[in-house]
Amino acid sequence: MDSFGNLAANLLERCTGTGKERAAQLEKLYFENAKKLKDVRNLESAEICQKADIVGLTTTGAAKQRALLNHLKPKIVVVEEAAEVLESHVVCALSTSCQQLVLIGDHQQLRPPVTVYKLAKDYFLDVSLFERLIKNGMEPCVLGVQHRMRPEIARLIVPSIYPTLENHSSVLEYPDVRGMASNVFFLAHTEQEVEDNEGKSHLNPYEVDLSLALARHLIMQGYTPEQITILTTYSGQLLHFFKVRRSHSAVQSVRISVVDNFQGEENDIIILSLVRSNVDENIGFLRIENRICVALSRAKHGFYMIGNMQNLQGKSRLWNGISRILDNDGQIGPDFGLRCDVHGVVTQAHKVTDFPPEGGCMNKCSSKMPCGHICPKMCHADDRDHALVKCQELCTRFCPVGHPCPKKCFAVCNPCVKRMIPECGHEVDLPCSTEPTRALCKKMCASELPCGHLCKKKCCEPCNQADCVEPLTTIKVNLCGHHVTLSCKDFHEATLDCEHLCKGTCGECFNGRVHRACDEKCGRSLVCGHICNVNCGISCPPCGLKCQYSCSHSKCGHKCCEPCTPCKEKCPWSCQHKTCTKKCGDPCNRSRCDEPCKKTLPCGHFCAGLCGEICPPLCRVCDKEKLTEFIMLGNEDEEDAKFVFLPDCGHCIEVEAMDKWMDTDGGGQIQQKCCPRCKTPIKVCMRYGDIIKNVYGDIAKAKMKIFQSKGNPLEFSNHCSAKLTRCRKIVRKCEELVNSTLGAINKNLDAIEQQRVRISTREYQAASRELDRFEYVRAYFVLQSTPSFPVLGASSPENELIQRLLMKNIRVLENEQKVELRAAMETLGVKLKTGLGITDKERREIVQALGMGQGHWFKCPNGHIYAIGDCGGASVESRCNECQARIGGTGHRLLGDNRLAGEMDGAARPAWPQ
Ligand SMILES: Nc1ncnc2c1ncn2[C@@H]1O[C@H](COP(=O)(O)OP(=O)(O)OP(=O)(O)O)[C@@H](O)[C@H]1O
Repeated sequence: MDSFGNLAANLLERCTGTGKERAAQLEKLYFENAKKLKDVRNLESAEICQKADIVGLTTTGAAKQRALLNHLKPKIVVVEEAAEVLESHVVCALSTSCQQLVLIGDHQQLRPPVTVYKLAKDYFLDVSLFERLIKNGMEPCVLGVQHRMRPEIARLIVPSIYPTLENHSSVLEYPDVRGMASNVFFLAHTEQEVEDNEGKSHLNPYEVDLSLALARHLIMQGYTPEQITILTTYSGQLLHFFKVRRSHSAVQSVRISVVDNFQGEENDIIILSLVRSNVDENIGFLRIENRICVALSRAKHGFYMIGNMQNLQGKSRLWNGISRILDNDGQIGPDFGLRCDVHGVVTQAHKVTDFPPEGGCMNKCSSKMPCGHICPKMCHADDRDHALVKCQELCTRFCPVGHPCPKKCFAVCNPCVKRMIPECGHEVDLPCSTEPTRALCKKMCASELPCGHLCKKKCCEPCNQADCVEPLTTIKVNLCGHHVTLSCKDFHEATLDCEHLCKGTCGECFNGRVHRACDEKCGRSLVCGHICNVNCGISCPPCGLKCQYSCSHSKCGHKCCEPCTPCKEKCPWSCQHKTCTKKCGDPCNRSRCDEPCKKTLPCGHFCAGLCGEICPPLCRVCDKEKLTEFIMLGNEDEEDAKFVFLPDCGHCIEVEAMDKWMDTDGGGQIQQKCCPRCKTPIKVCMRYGDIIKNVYGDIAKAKMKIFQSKGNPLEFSNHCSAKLTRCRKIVRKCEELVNSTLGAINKNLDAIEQQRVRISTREYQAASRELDRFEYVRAYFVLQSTPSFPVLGASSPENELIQRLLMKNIRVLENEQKVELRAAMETLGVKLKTGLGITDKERREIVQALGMGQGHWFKCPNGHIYAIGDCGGASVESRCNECQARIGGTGHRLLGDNRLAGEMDGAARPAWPQ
């Protein structure tokens, strides 16, 4: 075991030894290569620097770059701030090539920092080469004019530190510090310093708070944070500054530094916190004049010191002298003087709360702002033109049409304000200059439609019952003076004129006044005999089937609705007794021949037919039963009864009865003659050729009439439009009514625009009724527009009746209602203007509105005007609404004491002759 242990130890030693050896070799190699690399880099730097006229280095850098300096061989070496550089550092920067050494510095400012205090104190290691040369009698070149400080600041160090330093003219023109009563001030206090946490430095919280408050005050005067530097003499105070500053947003960018680090630098305004203040009157570093010199010579425009001058002047000759200078000029005291140019006052401040919050003074600003209001803020140093103030007063401006702006003064006057629309009561945003009309209201309407449902459209859209899509519910109408409740269903279950049920909704059918078109199949028999197969709602159009007319020569090839072309062949109606000499298509010029046919049938019996006609296929004897099974109460039972054969259906009809049947007048009705037995139209039968031709002639005329009838959409459209235009003018005010009526009529006009070739009689009638109603409304508006209406008409029973029967009646106007309306209007017209007494325009409008021809206007024995409708003939007696005198008459005879009122319509005689 021992031998194994020895072996292991031996091996380990050998291995370790080998490793150490190798490591040493590598280390040596590394250093050699590192040196080579350094040399190469130096060479590279030297190459670059060689091309430069001036090469700048720190003294530490120069000591490190000895090789570079040796390579560059600088002949002139300039050392800036040489009084603050250790002599050894300057020596390191020199090389054998140096021919001139220029030292720039101020030995009266801070000396080079020395880490070991004893070396500085006992061996003067902190004395720079610069200072030593001067102290040893070398004559320096001294700058005699300073360009930095205003004289008020310079006099703190001249002549006490620099006996002959003069001020350059440029520093005499520096502006006064804004917001301060003095450009230089020493705030003298006795607030005690405290030691920092580690007991190595000192801090004075009072000075920290006051310095930051002063810095903020100066920033509010418009200085940038970069123009202000806070200097302090202790690092403990510096750290406390940093700590407290965190809660002072305005001063975050203000530089805070210890004096020693600010040598060689300057700023427009310096705040100096001297820190030391204690009962022992120990002023520490503040005794060192070099440091005082640096601290007092950094400010250009304004210099503010905070410290315990009592302590300082007692322990320092220099501070004592400074105190006296300051005292002489009133620049030392317990408070900073903060000047307010706005109010011309100086606020004394020795604690944070003394500083005016807005940088001015403790008064209210009270300046007049550009808007004309008085600034309500505390006196503020910034924003003196009040460009950023948001004035909270009410705006005093007016819009172009004179509405006051309701916003606050600072807000941009918005041309839009909330406006109430009188018609609907909604409030909308509208420019003042825009008239608030309902057409601009985008809110939901919610007005009640005549059917009782609420309008579901936007307020700006016209209410139209035609758009009502409500399901069947109850509605209210004021139809007869009673307030009744009807179901919308009542309208929808209406039976149309065509006898089909209406399938429309409440809105679609305008409360039953204008039903939607019936979409059932028509099924009516047309004049031509064909069955109409189009929708029921459309009036029967001209028949499109093939014409059934034929003669012995040809069949008509036209459409049924088109007129037939008369046959030009010779009329074939001829027998041994009579002959027609006309053309086949013209009326015949011979009469019927009543002679029996002389032909003998194959059975041996005589033919039962007539001379010149087609022989009946049945024998009077052999087929008697069959021949006489259809009895028309003619001579069927007679032995010599003669029969007419009708080729269209094959029936044989006794001639005397048949003649009567054919000669019977249709009562003005145009219809084809047909077989009395089977109703088949008779198109071919020479005996009745004349009648057949005449009927076809009548049918052709009827076809033409259908083409030109009132069903002509274009004519109908023009008729409606003309009437509407006339009515619209006067009832424009009554939007709802106009829209409702227009809706009903436009429905028909729309149909026409959709290229409808026909409109039904019912549609025509409905639209005409609506136009009629509209005319009544127009007449009513004429009366309403008379000046005396509000006093004499509005509360009259006639007006009430018109309102009830016309304006509030959503149903079809019945004829009796029209009569009542006319009478009420006449009476009302008379009441409003006794005699005629109306303007000529009004007279014309009334006459036109009632739409009667000339000669319908009469007057009672006392001269009160009334009208008689229909034919104009008096058919009923009544009483004058004005004077109760008898008016009208009976049997188309006017009462003797009543007269024609030709002054109304210019009629010379009554419409119904008396
Ligand atoms: N000839 C000049 N003309 C105008 N301004 C000058 C001139 N010389 C110096 N100044 C201005 O004077 C101020 C002080 O100059 P500079 O910092 O060079 O002096 P300094 O002697 O280095 O000061 P310190 O050592 O006390 O910091 C600077 O604001 C500088 O711009």
